[in-house]
This record gives sequence, structure tokens and C-alpha cells, in this order.
Amino acid sequence: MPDTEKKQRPVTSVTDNEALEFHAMGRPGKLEINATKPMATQRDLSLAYSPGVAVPVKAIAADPATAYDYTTRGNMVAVISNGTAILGLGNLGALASKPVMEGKSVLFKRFADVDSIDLEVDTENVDEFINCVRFLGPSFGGINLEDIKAPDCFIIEQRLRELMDIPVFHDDQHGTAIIAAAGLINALELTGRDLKTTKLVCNGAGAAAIACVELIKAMGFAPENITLCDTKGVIYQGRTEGMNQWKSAHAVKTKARTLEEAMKGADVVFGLSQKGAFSEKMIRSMADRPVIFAMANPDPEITPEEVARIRDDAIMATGRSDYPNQVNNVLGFPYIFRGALDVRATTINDAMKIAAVQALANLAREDVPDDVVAAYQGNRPRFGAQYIIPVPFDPRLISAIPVAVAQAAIDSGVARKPISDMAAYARELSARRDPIASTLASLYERVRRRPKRVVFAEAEEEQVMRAAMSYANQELGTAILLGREDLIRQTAERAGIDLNRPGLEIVNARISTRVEAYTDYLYARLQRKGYLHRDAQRLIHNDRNHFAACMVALGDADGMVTGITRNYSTALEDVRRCIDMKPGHRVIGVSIALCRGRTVFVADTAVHDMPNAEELADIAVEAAGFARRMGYQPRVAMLAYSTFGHPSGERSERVREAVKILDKRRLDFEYDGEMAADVALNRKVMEQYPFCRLSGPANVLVMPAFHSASISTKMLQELGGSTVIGPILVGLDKAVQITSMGAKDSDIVNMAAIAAYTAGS
Ligand SMILES: NC(=O)C1=CN([C@@H]2O[C@H](COP(=O)(O)OP(=O)(O)OC[C@H]3O[C@@H](n4cnc5c(N)ncnc54)[C@H](OP(=O)(O)O)[C@@H]3O)[C@@H](O)[C@H]2O)C=CC1
Ligand SMILES: CC(=O)C(=O)O
Ligand SMILES: [Mg+2]
Repeated sequence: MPDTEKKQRPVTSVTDNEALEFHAMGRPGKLEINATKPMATQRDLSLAYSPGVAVPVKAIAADPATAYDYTTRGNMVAVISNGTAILGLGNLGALASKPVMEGKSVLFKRFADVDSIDLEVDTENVDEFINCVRFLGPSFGGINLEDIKAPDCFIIEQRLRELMDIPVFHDDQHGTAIIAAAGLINALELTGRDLKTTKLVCNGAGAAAIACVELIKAMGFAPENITLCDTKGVIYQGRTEGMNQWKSAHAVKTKARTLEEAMKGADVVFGLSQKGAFSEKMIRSMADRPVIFAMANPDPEITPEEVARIRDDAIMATGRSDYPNQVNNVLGFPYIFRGALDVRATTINDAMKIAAVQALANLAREDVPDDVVAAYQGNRPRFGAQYIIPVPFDPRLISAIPVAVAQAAIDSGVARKPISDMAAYARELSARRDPIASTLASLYERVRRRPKRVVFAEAEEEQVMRAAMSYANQELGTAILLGREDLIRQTAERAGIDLNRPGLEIVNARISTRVEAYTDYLYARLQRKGYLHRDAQRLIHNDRNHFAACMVALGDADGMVTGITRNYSTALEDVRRCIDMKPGHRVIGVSIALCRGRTVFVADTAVHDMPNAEELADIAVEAAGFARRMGYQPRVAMLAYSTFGHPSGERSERVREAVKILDKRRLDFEYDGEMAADVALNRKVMEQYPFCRLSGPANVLVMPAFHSASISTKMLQELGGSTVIGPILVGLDKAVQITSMGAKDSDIVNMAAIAAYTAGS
């Protein structure tokens, strides 16, 4: 495969089954509502509901602006659709649009901490739709219209903007236009073109297309250089079929009648239409160094692979997250609303949109600072054909875009609550985002760049098989399925998995040619520990963990994942018989707990039952090193039930001793203790101890013993709604990860990716 084509291949793909299982697992759908106030006691109820609730009611009645102080309004956006243009899938109805709308809601939360709810309105009647939405104003700080077909969407948005005093923003129009315009500015710069003379064809003349064309004309694009096409072909002056006033406004004088004719010699083409609308012939006929934005979702008008087969001089972008250059409104709507909400803007006007375009375009040209390299596929992206627009996981977006939008709202007089200290606002915005998702994304990306062979030791189990397939699908490397071939094939059939796909390899321990080598290796390690040669042989023959660990030890695999069928400590013992500790290190388990936008590393959650002071100090060092490798500045709290000596007791003494041991080592990370968990995690409580050496709440928690580590992480998971990844084994000489028994396929693939990642470091 040519290099250019390889570069363009999607880096992840998911199967239909995976997508359905993802949506169905646990509580169906993608979001739920949580209370932000305690609801435990009679008093709580009296405050939250009657009689207490009457007080804010009266306050809001007297002064409506106080709704922003006493209700969710100021941070709450409605994502509203009638499902008449769901992505590029067409009119599939309000109910079918719900997964996309839930998706937009969670993206609001994930990327910009905007709370949002999806509302699917079951009517295609424009007036009914407008009437439904116009009365919802008091509930929300903003309205994000989504996937409503043209031309209805133009009328709906226009009327609602007039009727409502909060921002109404049709994302498919303006979100798309903002991102496409930012990408276009950069693509023109890279290909040495001038906005005023560039020739652009836009296929599609609906919501997204009309808005894109309007915005780039407002930015200086010559109207006569833009040719719009729809299902009937070119929109030329005088055309009558399939027209409306929005299309007519962009009709041009031209002899071209078909898309194919229009695209001859074009510099730029926008696809905002449907899968497969661009043929290879059309792409071949474009000017040198063409700019191709094939933005239809989920499948573009032409794929990057197809373009790469035809020519190697194109700048190519799609709407998908699995190719380079994702021109998708996800880069816009969360941040644009963030900025608009924070200044309580009455609308999102052109000045705010253009500010967002500039901020986005500039961000892609800036040097990427070290602390965000992690979000860019593990190495430093540089402004160029493969990088014309920031990636959605860029942690700078959250401060750059809302600041620009908020400033433009203030300058253009639509901000009801101007911000005076923009630098402080930018800092506050950065603090709203937790880096873990970008860290995990970058971890996956790094593995993709250096794919690894990971052995899945329990491949006869269905969820392991699914995880292995996902590992291969995501192009993380080769998944080696260890087990009896007949059983593996049966499991694969049951799970609907095609074992002939690239990236899957079956190894049957019983007939492997490596049995002898592994047996000799294991015997050499165990002969002075009471094992006979035949004991070693039996372990290799009969036990998958020993076989897999020997594969890794002797370099036949880069990493290993196990744990589904055997308890953690047994699996660890199996592995330790075959693999040593890294010299100078200690083997520990670190769990990553993701909890309400915060990430904490908890150690030791796997190995040391009741660590002594020396061991606790080592655990702190290992855990801090791991947190750093994951992109965090470690702040380590040595936890106990007491804080700085009170109340005293033997168990806390051990932790105090560990801190003294750490004091004697020359360490390059912050640590302190002993302290209770609330002191470690709550800035206000920590302030009661002004001598505490931590500069902020801890992000690495060293537990006094295994039981407290295990109990607290499991409680976080079960009661606190946290996602817990791990325990991740740290300190082994080879890359082995052990999942918990009964782990889900998604947990297993995370562990396999972590094994692959550590195999490379
Ligand atoms: N990457 C991104 O961020 C975004 C991408 N999009 C994508 O853009 C596309 C359009 O969405 P949207 O504008 O909301 O939908 P609309 O329904 O408003 O518009 C669709 C337009 O596409 C035209 N069209 C459909 N099929 C073809 C075809 N084969 N050739 C030429 N024109 C065609 C229609 O023509 P006619 O008028 O004749 O019916 C219509 O003008 C979708 O694929 C969507 O996923 C949308 C928003 C954001
Ligand atoms: C991305 C998006 O909003 C769409 O394709 O409709
Ligand atoms: Mg959309």
C-alpha cells in the first residue's frame, strides 16, 4: 500500500454490534441526570422542595435574572431536533434522531462542561415546531437546533431567534460553517491560494452547505467563484426545478450543469451531501493541490483512501474522527455555547462566529506546547496538509474558543454579564477539563503508531475474544488468541467474529513449537524452588498464564492480558513465576479513578497487603512515576485515618515514617502526609493546614494498606459513579496486565492497550 494511502486509513473502526452494545450496556442510552444538592434529609427536602423552593421562586418572579443564580438555566442547553436530516442519513424521524441528540448532549458536557438535554420534537410542520420550542425559553440558557432539513431549518432558526432572548443556534448550519471556514483558511494558506480568486464547488445546498457558503462569502470569497450543486445538479441562474429562495441567493451564471462539469479545474470542493457523491473522475479533474472537504456523515462523499489512490497532492478532510483533519461541528458547538453562556449572551451573532473561526484557525498554526502533545497522536503535529485544524481532544480548545466568543459577544454588545478579567476566565476554563480522556486517547494513538503483539491469554472466553477483535480493529497491533483452536473458533462463531481478518492470530499451546523453549526457560527459573522439569512442562502445557507470560518473556509477544477466569493474586503469581520485577523498582497496582471530571491515581490496589514504611515510600515513588507517564504532575498524598499526627495511632505512625523516608530521598514530585482523604482531596479542608507541602488537591493517593485501597476504589465505583481503570500493574520487567474477574470487553481492551503502551516505554 502506498504511504499516502496508508496515512489516510481510518485509525479506528467499530462494528455495528459494538455500536449497539455500547448504546445498550448498563443503563440504555448515553446520559442520566444527577442531583447537585444533597437530597438525604427532611431538611434537604424542605430546602429543595416545599417550602424552601418558594423563596427562589419569588426571587425569580421579582427579578428574572436571578434564575441564573438559583437554577440550572445558565449552564443548560437544549439539543432539539425533529430528525428530518439525521447526519447524512436523511429524514428518519424524531425518535431515530435521539442517539445523535444524546450524543451531542454528552459532547457538550465532555468538552465544555455544558449541561444539556436532548429533546426530539415529533413534527415536520414548521409552525408546530417553532411553537413547541419558543415556549421552552425559561428552561434553558441556549437552544442548539440539530439535524433539521433545509429549507425548514432556515425558517425555524430565523423565527426562533426573533422570538427568544437566548442564543438559538442551528449547529448544522453555523457550527459546520465555522469549522469548515477555519479549515479552509488554513488549507488556502498551505496551498498558496488567495480567498478572492479561489474557485470552490459545494455539493449539497441544504442547511450546512448554505451556511458554509454564506460565511465564506462574508469572509471575502468572491460569490461568482462558488458553484453550488444539489441532487438536480448545478444551481445556475435561471434554474427553476428544486429551487428555494436560499438556493437562488447563490445561483451563478455558468454553463456547467452537473457536479462533474462544475468540478473540472475547481480548487476546493465541499461535500455536504451524501456518501459517495464524489467520483474518482471528478477528483482527478480538479486543479493542482486541490482542497477536498468531504464532510457527509457518517460516510464521506469520497474516502481519503480513494483520493489517495488517485492523487497525492490533495489536502483532504472529512467529518469523521477516525481520519486526520476532522472538519466536524464538534470542534465548535460546545465551546461556542460555553463562551455565550458565560457572558449570558442574548444571541450568537456573526462577530462571535467569526471570532471562533479565527481562534480555531490560529490554534492549528500555533506551536503545540509540550503538555498538549499527548493529545496529538503521541508526537508533535505540525501545521500542514495532515493537520489543518485542531483535533477535538485538544485541551487548548476549551480556553481558546470560549474566550474569543465571549470577548466578541462583549464587544458586539450582546453580553448581559460581561467578563472583566479574560485571563482569569481562560484559567478557569482550563481547570474545567480533565486531561484523562486526552491522555487515554494519546495512549491509544501512540500504540497505533507502534503497534504491538499482545497475547490474550483467555481467548476462549467471549468477552476476551471481542476485546481482541476490538484491539485488532483499532489497529493497535496483533491480538494473539491463546487457547484451543476448536474452542476459539466456536467462541468466534458465537460472537459473530471473523477470525480471518488481519490482526488476529491463534496460538494453541498444546501444539506450539515453542513449548520446549518455554519449558526450559521456566525450569531454569524454578528448579531451585522445588519444581521438576515435568512440573514446568505441565505448567506450560496446561496453564495459559504461564504460556502467555513465557511468550512475553522470550519476545514472542510484546505484552499480555489475562484475569477473566482466575482471581487477581493467582494470576499475578502465575505471571511472577515467569517474569521479574524491573531492576530498582517495586511491583504495585495503580488504579485510575475518574470521578466527576477529576482523575486520581490510587495505589497500591493490587500487590502489598500491609506495606511497611519503606514499602509505602516505594509505592509512592512508583505511583508518582506512573501518574507522570500518564501526563500528570503528581501530587502525592500519603493517606491515613489521621491528619498530621491527630489522632495518633500505630497505623498512622507507619505512614508518617514513610513520609520521613521519602524526605531522605531526592524526589522530584510533591508529597505529604499523613493525611485523611478529605484533607487530600478538598482544597478548603487542606487550607486548614497551611504548612501542607502540596500545592493543591492530591492526584495520587497512596493508601495505607491493600484493604483500604481496594475498598475505597470499589466504593467509588459502586456508589460514587466513578469509572475505575485498573489496577494497572506497574514495575514488572515485561508488559503484563491483569483485569478483574468478569471484566467487560471494553475494560479488557483498555488493559491490552495499556500493556502495549508500557511495552514500548
Ligand atoms: N461534518 C460536519 O460537521 C457536518 C456534516 N454534515 C453533513 O452534511 C450533509 C447534509 O446535511 P444537512 O445540510 O444538515 O442536510 P439537508 O437535508 O439540509 O441538506 C442536504 C442537501 O444535500 C443535497 N444532497 C443530498 N444528496 C445529494 C447528492 N447525492 N448530490 C448532491 N446533493 C445532494 C440535498 O439536495 P436537494 O436540495 O436537492 O434535496 C440538500 O441540498 C449530511 O451528510 C451531514 O452529515 C452536516 C452538518 C455538519
Ligand atoms: C456532524 C453533524 O452534525 C452532522 O453530520 O449532521
Ligand atoms: Mg448534525
